[in-house]
Amino acid sequence: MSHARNPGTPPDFAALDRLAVNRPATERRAATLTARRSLKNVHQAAWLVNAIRCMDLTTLAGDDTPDRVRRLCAKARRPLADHIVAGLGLEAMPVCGAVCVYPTMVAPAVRALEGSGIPVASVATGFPAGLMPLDLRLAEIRYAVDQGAAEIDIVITRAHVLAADWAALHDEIAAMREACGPAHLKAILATGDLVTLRNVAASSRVAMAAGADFIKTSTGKEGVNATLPVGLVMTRAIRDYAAATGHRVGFKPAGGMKTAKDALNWQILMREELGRDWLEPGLFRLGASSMLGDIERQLDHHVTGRYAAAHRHALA
Ligand SMILES: O=C[C@H](O)COP(=O)(O)O
Repeated sequence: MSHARNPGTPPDFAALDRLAVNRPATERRAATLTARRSLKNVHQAAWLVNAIRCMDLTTLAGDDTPDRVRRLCAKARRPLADHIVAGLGLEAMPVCGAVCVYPTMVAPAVRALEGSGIPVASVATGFPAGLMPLDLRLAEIRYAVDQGAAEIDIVITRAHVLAADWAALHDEIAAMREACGPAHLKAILATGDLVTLRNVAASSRVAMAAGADFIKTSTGKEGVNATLPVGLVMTRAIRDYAAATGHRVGFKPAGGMKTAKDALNWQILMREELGRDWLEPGLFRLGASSMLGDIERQLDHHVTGRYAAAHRHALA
């Protein structure tokens, strides 16, 4: 995954208010992108394995327990049945990109992933609403890092976006970036709360300028979470930022992605908008709690020619 960095000077906030996003054109592009391109057979299987490598396997539920987290971590270490690994001719078991949990579940996840090389990501800053005093949100970041989280998924204050208070948004994320220390920061924009694609475009730019290592669409708790049009806007902001600064920021769609088809569509978007280099865990993550089950089911079918019952591949 990319390194923490000094993001440089804040963006020209006034220019953000001049941003324009053509929603109909963006929606048309998103629709044709996945319709025109398809990944078949062996290529499809390879991209589904890649989706596993780039997955933040997630549990963010009020009834989470250490046992559930331990089972999820075991799945992140061995996401595919042995016969599927053998049938695909893989040299080794692919492992997930990270396991994403609440702060009090970081410690059991760290213990369960010991020796696997899989990092623990923790949500923080009052996830999912973020409506807590900043000092408490920063303290939560430090707590999660102290517990062993290597990645922090923060939520932004939507009110700053809705008020176009870009300086406040920038300074808040910059403070969170500092509180993360060596951990990497993914900035959740909660795009389903931001009303316009222009706000998504502006928030993306501010978050990257403030030092975010990744920008992430959603908490998974908004009414509307990861959508391809929003993904287009965010990946284009990432592309512009890389062109302007030479720095590559990662992208994480999250929330509502349930199927192997979703995993393929998001990778098609990444390949088309940012290129193959971005389809690596250091620059791309799929935030999902149940998508892995369908991916495994599709790979099982690819290898055996039969569909196993959906529950057989359901997560813990
Ligand atoms: O950050 C990850 C999301 O909360 C996962 O959302 P999901 O449960 O809809 O897959």
